[in-house]
Amino acid sequence: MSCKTLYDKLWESHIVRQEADGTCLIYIDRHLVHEVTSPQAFEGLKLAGRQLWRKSSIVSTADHNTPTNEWDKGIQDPISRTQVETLDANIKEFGALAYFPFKDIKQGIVHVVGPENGATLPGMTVVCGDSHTSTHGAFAALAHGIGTSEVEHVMATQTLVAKKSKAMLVRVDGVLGKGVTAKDVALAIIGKIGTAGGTGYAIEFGGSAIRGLSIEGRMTLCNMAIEGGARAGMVAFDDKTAEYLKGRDFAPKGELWDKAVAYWSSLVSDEGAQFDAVVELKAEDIAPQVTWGTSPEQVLPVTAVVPNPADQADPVKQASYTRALQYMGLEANTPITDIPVDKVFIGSCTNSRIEDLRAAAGVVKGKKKADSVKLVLIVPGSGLVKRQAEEEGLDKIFIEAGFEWREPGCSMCLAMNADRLEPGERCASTSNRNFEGRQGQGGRTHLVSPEMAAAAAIAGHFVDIRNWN
Ligand SMILES: CC(C)[C@H](C(=O)O)[C@@H](O)C(=O)O
Ligand code: SF4
Repeated sequence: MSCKTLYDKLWESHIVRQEADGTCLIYIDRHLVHEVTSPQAFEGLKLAGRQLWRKSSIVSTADHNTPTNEWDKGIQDPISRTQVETLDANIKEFGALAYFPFKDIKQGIVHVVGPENGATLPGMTVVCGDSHTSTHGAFAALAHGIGTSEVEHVMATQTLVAKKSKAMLVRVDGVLGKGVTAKDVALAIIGKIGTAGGTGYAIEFGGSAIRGLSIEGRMTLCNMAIEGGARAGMVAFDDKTAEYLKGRDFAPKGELWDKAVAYWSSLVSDEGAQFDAVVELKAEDIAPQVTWGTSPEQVLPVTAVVPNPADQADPVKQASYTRALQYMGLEANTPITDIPVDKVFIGSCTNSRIEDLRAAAGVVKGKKKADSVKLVLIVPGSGLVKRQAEEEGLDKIFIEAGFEWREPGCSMCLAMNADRLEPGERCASTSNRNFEGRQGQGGRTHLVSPEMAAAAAIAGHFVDIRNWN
């Protein structure tokens, strides 16, 4: 019997048809739908007079365009309001397994909502018209983003036309140091392989440090697989996966649960399975990370200084470093810990789960926001995360520190709602993208972990969280 990778197993169990050139028709188990990439797809169905092939595959919520405060005022921006209302109308017309509309207690970022309701399960193929669908790979699922025309294709046929990617193993062995999180692992990996390093691959994250991560941490890691250029990220099934899922709304129950766990236990790469590429990192070598530029690969340990473009031998890299420093308003050789921040954002599908909020609150407890920091937004990933945090009193810790405790949504991760940076403002952000203008035109984003963001809010500049007390 040949040895298979987890990716082989997930892929092969979903092939409906395979062409001679390797192109496959893949069966899709779970289709997550948000307001941004679904309107044209629903429109296409309407024009063709089609129904959803399997409406019980659809789990939907509004996230990108929903405001995070003053919910009683509804959605002020007319374009955002139309998008959200269009999703309401489409779900009403076509149906879904579950829909969590604006203001529902279960509303939130689709990549937080799916797992927390047990709608993402091991062995599934999971798609969404959203690049960060890779998040769901944390459950030993094959999960990735698709384009709007593919959204319509999946709605109409429950299948996707796709070619298998190559398989990459990113192995992180050892024990992460104090203050070093899954976010730092993700950034360190991207720093090593680059934003194109994973192009053409599906990445499996393995090794003892990955096994040691919580499910939330694994989601953070898989979430950023796409920023490393990969099609998907995934982590093998283990006891933690089962423990996280047990009892969740859409997870199997009773006898079905036992059967499911028996099958899920096979969702690991066989010993001796061959990968097309292997990348290795040592957990002990990873320090808290901070991006200094306008791409997630432009990242350094917090102990470093801002790089000097003149030190780059490659002229293309030199030019991109120069441009990044100019946009970011940074001088070469500035210690990262000397960089002041204007705003702090703790949220997004990368870092807005309960564990992230607990970690941030642990740093903040009893302390106050620096006067120089204009705004600190704490945005839970879903209504359920918000409620849980409030039950634990985390909201009070943040409010007492002078932070703003908001309603769930994508918020300042991208400038599609009212939360955004003004030109020139610098932000410590727990999100996943630091492109020019990502958080608002002219805004400057530094990607960090929740702990590092919280500490920057208190200190007014980046600090090495390992020295925090
Ligand atoms: C709006 C959506 C299509 C987009 C994505 O695909 O990722 C967004 O979620 C993002 O993070 O940039
Ligand atoms: S939180 Fe950010 S990265 Fe995640 S889906 Fe929303 S906009 Fe995209």
